[in-house]
Amino acid sequence: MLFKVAMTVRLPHDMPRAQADELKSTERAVAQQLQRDGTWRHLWRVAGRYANVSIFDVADADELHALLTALPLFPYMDIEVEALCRHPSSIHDDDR
Ligand SMILES: O=C(O)C[C@H]1C=CC(=O)O1
Repeated sequence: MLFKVAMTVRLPHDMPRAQADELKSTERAVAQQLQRDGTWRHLWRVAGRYANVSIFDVADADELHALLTALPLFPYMDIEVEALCRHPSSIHDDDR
């Protein structure tokens, strides 16, 4: 099942730089592993914002919830999720 996920990162302004850098580094490792696994299908930066739009390929909403809440930056992100289904005019057979 595909989901569009929009994440906006809101780190506290008073978070020490070292802590923020550590969180971002851990998040990057997790995100890249999930991409290698094929679970995090797309990861796009939203121009001009500390935000991304992503496509996840998971079994169901429960799996997505578990994955998102385990992200190191989860406590500092606003997340919006939308379920996707196949468009009848799509010519791609991998968009399911
Ligand atoms: O930078 C972000 O958009 C937040 C998060 C998502 C992937 C990652 O490495 O960090």
